[in-house]
Amino acid sequence: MITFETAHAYLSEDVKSYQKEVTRLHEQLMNKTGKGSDYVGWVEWPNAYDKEEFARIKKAAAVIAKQCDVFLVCGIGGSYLGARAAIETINGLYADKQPEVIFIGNTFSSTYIMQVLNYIKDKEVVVNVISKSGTTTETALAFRLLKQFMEKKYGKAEAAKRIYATTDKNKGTLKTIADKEGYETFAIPDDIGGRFSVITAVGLLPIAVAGIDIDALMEGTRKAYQDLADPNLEKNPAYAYAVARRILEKQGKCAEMLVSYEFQMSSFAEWWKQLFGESEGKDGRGILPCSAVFSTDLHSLGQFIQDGNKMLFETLLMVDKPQQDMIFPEDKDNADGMNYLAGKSLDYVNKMACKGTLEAHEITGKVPNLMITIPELNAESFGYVCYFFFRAVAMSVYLQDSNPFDQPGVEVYKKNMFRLLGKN
Ligand SMILES: O=P(O)(O)OC[C@H]1O[C@](O)(CO)[C@@H](O)[C@@H]1O
Repeated sequence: MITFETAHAYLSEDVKSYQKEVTRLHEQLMNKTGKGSDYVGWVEWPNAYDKEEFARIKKAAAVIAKQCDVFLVCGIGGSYLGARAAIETINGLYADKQPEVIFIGNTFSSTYIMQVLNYIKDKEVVVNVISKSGTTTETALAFRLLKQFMEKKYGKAEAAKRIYATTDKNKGTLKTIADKEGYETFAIPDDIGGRFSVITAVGLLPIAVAGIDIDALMEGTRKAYQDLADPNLEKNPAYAYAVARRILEKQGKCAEMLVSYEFQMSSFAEWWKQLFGESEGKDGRGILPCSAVFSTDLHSLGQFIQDGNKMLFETLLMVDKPQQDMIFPEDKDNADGMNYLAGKSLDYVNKMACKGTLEAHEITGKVPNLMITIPELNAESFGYVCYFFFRAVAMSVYLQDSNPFDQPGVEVYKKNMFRLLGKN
């Protein structure tokens, strides 16, 4: 389903020369003997996921979709990025679907929080609070406000039927609140970290509420699991991509720009940034993940990429077949001089922009380009691509000899903030 190309990347080493090391690290991942192996539950999840809970997610989503105008997802980091990525990537940005999904609990911005509260005040609302730890401050702060809002609007008993909690199966503050208030709960498995949790209830409930076929999404993860079972670098594009990143790092590239030509993939890039940033940015190492949507950002970042500091490489995430397309019309006056495009499809123009940009960046600008291509954007390919990047990031970070599954650096800002806010 995915093709991966290095032909435009000026790699100074042969990807295949890493085979021995990749096979060894693959075995560590599969046998759970590598760094951070307490958190590799996502590896087998496409086959091993809890089918009873999956059925409960579908049932809840059907009820929620009828019950509300707005579905609020209250979470941060891995507890919202995957759901947002899926909904925008699969449904597009202006899908005429009910209910509307709004994300909160991902900021301390007073303006944003109050705008959301104001926006929902006369609407029918359901809340899904999501936190693996159950204590994340941005999420807990917003959830207290939402809980009070829901109880005032609906009364305690009805509010409890309209609040769903996705958290640790047995423990934590959120689990304690959910049990006390009688909310329906969904579990985040102990051995799956936040940034790998989009294929668990964390992502699946909001994704299903948005009308997306989660059976197809899980089928995509299963297909990726099968396709990526062999560590052979000639057959495994996720591992080949992981190796290519490390080779480019050796060539002095310290930033990777994930580039898409589809607006609806900008949230996917945000999800990808957390996956790679939190997994790899440690031990004083790692490649900075950043992103752009072209041709839009060619009119902002294009100058830097073409002529600026040669610190970065691009990874193009291409989609063969667009979800929608049309033929550009003829105009008899041709006052805008655009008739040279008449009869061509909009997607053809987009693809030619890509071809021209690749040539400009690669040949003239000497910016290496890796290319990942997927056939189309739908639930199945979304599941597939997520699993592809899970495998790729695990291999990339193992090749760097770091633990891909922890994020100790995130605690430092929290400690300082708590001190300043007087938390004991
Ligand atoms: O689901 P939680 O525990 O609220 O965490 C949210 C996010 O915060 C982090 O733990 C970083 O603080 C991420 O790794 C995680 O995805």
